[in-house]
Amino acid sequence: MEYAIEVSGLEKAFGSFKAVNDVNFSIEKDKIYGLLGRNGAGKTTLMKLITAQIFPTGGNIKVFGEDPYENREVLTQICFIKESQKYPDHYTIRDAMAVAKSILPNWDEEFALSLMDEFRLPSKRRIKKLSRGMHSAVGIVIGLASRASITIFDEPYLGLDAVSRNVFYDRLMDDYGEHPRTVILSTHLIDEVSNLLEHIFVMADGELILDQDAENLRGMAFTLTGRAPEVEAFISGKEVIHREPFGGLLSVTIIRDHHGHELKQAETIGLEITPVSLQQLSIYLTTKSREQKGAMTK
Ligand SMILES: Nc1ncnc2c1ncn2[C@@H]1O[C@H](COP(=O)(O)OP(=O)(O)OP(=O)(O)O)[C@@H](O)[C@H]1O
Repeated sequence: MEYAIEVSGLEKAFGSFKAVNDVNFSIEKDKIYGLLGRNGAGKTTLMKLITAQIFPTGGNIKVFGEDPYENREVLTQICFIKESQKYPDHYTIRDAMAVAKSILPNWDEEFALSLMDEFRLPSKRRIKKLSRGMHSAVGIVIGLASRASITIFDEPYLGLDAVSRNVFYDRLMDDYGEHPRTVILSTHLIDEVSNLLEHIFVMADGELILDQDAENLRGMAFTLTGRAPEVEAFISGKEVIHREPFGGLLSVTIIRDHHGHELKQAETIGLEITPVSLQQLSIYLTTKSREQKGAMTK
């Protein structure tokens, strides 16, 4: 299979600090990926590497099978919408759209105009005079109307209200249905986008700690609550990713086995079973990775 993006042994060090550390993954064409992780995990650095804005200090990147560096053919197929994108001071929204149109070969002007209308963007207004949310909406319109083969959104909705965020999700899904492409969405609003995502990456401290199909992930973990001694006995030998005692009770989150036998057993002994949201799962996995690293460096 020819992948949209393939990354192996990727590293970006700033001095002795590794912002991206030995990252390996493959991104399929025409799928929506979520890139999750806490502040400073290395998400933006990874996206800048993929889009050839910065050079790696180790490893390899292939975009559509080619080295993306100074590769015009490859780079015009990528649209990278950054958080807080800077525009020249005198730029109006219309200017930004015109530049996007001139460099992005799949640009759909009609779609851009209808999105501008939906986000209520006044085309003649200077971008520097826009509110924070409107500024984000400009990036979203460009990202969607680009129809780029690889579209990357890095925290695209700073300041955007819930209604506008929903417009973004709806338009993305409608348009993706008609024009499939590879989308990478880096976000902290995990549960809000969890239904959109087909594959999830989680980064922590520069490393990729999870690379999993969203469907598998949805049923991957569950939380059990019951009297502490019963829960302790139940989890013996199982992989626990989070535990929370309160009073005489204990709540634990565990990774299920392939057959889901634990669920039946837990039910039989009267433990309460609750599903784990993607947001919670990502937080637990990130925290666990930190704790394990801490333990290893002690
Ligand atoms: N040019 C640079 N020089 C030195 N350190 C850098 C540089 N760029 C990024 N870093 C560091 O690399 C780490 C990862 O930063 P990055 O911006 O990739 O994180 P992020 O996951 O995108 O975070 P956020 O969710 O807050 O946007 C941080 O510790 C950051 O300070």
